[in-house]
Amino acid sequence: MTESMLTTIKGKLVVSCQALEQEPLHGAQIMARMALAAQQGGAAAIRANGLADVAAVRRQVALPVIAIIKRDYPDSEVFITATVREIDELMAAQPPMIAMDATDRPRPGGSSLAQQVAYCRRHYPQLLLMADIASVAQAREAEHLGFDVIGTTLYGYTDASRGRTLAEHDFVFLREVLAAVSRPVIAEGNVLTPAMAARCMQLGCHAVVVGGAITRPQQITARFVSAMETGNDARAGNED
Ligand SMILES: CC(=O)N[C@H](C=O)[C@@H](O)[C@H](O)[C@H](O)COP(=O)(O)O
Repeated sequence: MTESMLTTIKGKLVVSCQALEQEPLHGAQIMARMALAAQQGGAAAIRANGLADVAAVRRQVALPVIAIIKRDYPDSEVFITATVREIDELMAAQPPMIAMDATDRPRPGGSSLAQQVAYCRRHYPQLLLMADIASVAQAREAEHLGFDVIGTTLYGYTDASRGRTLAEHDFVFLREVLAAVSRPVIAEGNVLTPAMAARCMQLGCHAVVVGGAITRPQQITARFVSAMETGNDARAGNED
């Protein structure tokens, strides 16, 4: 038996290699190269979006992958692995872990998160499930539904959390989630600096996922430009 992915990533950095269609680095081969760079830098796993990217990353690097499919539906705001259709699609690449929106927002076609988890357990019993949440209540519910790991991915991206960022008030939201659940917690979303990632680990996270600060050069460039114009790096809280 190979080591569980949860053990592999414990205490480690996961790099999210994502570029949507409208982004300059869009393309499975480019994301696979990004994953190779992350591997060379010491990342323990990759998070990737879409079957083409997940498959290309899996061919390129030996690292385990957290797979998602971002897809918009007309009747729902949920867009990260919103239905079992995306689960079935991703399983063609056999990722060890799939992440899905685990907020309490209505899902496409009136389906429920509980149904989606039950479907995964029935059809893919080896698959690890990551809950992308945006509130402490959602973290508790995800634990109750049997998710293997809980991520703060959607904090700041739902109506109720819009405008919040993970690092504010010394990661108060992250600390609340850590106190509320006993499953492993992954810090994800707006972890912008090595110092922030280190703080997440110090607070008791299982792992940290960093995306844009490593793999979206347009975001990195904008931060430099903004800091030079204003005299400070507002997003990073000037801590480094
Ligand atoms: C909200 C949403 O769509 N998050 C997505 C989830 O997969 C990605 O776009 C993020 O890059 C990822 O969560 C990592 O976060 P950051 O790029 O801030 O380090």
